[in-house]
Amino acid sequence: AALNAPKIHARVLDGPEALNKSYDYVIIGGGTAGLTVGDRLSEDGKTTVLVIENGELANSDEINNVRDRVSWNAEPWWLYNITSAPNKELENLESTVYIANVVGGSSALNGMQCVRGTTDDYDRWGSFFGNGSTWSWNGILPYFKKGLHFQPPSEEAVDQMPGIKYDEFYWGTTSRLYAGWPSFQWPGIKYQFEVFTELPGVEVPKDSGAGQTGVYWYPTFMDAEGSVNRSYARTGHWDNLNRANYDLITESKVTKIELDGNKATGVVFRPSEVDGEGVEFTTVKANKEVILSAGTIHSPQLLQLSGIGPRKLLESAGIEPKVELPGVGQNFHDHTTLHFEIKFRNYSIHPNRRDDFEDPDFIAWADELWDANRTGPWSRALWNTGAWLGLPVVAPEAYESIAAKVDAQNAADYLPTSSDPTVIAGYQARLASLAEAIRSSDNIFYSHYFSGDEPVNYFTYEHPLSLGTVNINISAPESEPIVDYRTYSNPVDFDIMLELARFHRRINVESPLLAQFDPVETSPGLNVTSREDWVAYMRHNTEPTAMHPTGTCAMMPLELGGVVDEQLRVYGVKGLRVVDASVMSVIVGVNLAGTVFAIAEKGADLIKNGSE
Ligand SMILES: Cc1cc2nc3c(=O)[nH]c(=O)nc-3n(C[C@H](O)[C@H](O)[C@H](O)COP(=O)(O)OP(=O)(O)OC[C@H]3O[C@@H](n4cnc5c(N)ncnc54)[C@H](O)[C@@H]3O)c2cc1C
Repeated sequence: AALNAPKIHARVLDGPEALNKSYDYVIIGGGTAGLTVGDRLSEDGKTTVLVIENGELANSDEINNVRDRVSWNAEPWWLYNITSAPNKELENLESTVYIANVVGGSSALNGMQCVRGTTDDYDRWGSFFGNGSTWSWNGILPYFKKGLHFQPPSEEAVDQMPGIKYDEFYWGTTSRLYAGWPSFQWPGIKYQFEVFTELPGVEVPKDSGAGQTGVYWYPTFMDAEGSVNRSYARTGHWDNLNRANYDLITESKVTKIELDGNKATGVVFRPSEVDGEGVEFTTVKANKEVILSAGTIHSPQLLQLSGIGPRKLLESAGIEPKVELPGVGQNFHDHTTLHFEIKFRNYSIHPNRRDDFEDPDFIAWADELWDANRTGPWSRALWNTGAWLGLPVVAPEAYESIAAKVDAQNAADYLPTSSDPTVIAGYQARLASLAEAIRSSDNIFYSHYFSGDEPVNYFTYEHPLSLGTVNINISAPESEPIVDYRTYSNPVDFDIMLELARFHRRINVESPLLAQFDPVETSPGLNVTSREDWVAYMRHNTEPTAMHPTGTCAMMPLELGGVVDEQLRVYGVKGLRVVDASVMSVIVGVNLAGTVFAIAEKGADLIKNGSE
């Protein structure tokens, strides 16, 4: 209960009547990026900022605690209720779209894994603009440092586990958002570590944040030296800020961005949970800019609702097109995962994950450590070690022919038929870049977290080629948008997934180092070997999302279907930027939150330094 004690913070408004007449900046969405930008823009104590958030301000240990934690299923209303469109290549699978509806956004519910993409991931974003772009590894590294306060592992933690390497050069110490290390690790992780580091071409980078592929430990979004709780957008960028110029209104849904000609002047919102007649709409003015940080699913929806998007789509929904911008809601992608179940029939290393639930002595010991000084097993979130590998390592025989196939592709063949020529051109440019990525060991295609005993029951494909869409529902534009993953719509994704799956089996089932544990593959099972059988398996066992949606307001040149420029300004509109996960033109090969915080830090600087 002590954890829930009220905190000092910026003003939370009781309702629209408490609003100022206008604000310098109005931010749509109090999530991962929105609160980060809000904090930075208001830190001078003068600039007025309003954040409008659809979700509630939740004071809950379900969010704060780190123990074994992902909080997404704690309270159903912390997630939006969205199911994807039927996925054609996945036997019409409709899947849950996991995104958060709470102050702090997805950083409040996520798995707290604090990872960073490779140098190529960030250089790629700038490459679409030509030389000199500041969207590069060197251009974003300062914002990773600014955005994360590193808390190094204790000496005991390092001694416990061979292979922990870190280099403080890659981190900062000023942010109130923490990247910490738990004081406990499962001992069995060292076998998984070894199996992967034995592979030719696999290295342990000098730091998890050094922008390299390999096998490594990485921090957790937690304040390991303080509360030993989750550290997220709310704790890092809102709690304990006593600023009269930083307002937050919760349980309020933005329905539209107001335009005067081509200038964004403010936003319209209403209470979240109310539908139908009698709803009170409120308009709030932005003196300087409106910042859209509603996330990958809702940022494009809000642009489209405001008349900014693909003309035909808007017209068919009865929305007057104000700024024709064909890329809005296109270029949607996520990491995909393949279910893969391996059991160890002879595993006697303790403690392990199961003891968490089954061994009363272990639980009593863990409780004792936690109660005494918040150390031990309960200080550990879900996963903090993994393999992050490129295709030349995973598929040395096959990667070149796969890359050549991508080189030969005609982008239009794999997009919805209605796609605008600029969107098609953008996809062609992405495919060329990804073909290079396939050939390079510096790009992550396969990732797998280490559990400390039996392998986690899936692996992740980190750079899928297929693109989907997030478009308004033309028969009910203000209801949730149509989220269409279009998984495997580019058939080369089957080729790549096949290589990843074969590799996963080779390492986790057939590796001599693991023979002592007597592994057995229960799904798909060793009878699945031919391409045909694998593809059939994939069609039934692929998850189109790793909860990392991105790309729908891509930062790309306009002629490549871009939505925002390098200043994150929406093309054709003055006073409107997008700052959130949706601006990634190509997803990074790791979980997104660390990168979203860095984008938000850089975005805040761009806004401060370059208002129109
Ligand atoms: C369950 C889960 C687990 C994950 N695990 C990890 C992990 O371990 N490590 C990692 O790095 N990444 C992880 N991620 C991904 C990462 O957390 C997200 O990519 C990132 O937080 C997205 O940030 P964002 O600012 O783009 O959006 P969000 O943080 O989702 O913020 C968007 C905000 O806008 C609000 N909003 C939307 N529409 C409106 C509207 N109309 N009016 C007002 N407000 C609105 C939303 O309620 C939300 O609060 C996970 C994600 C999820 C969902």
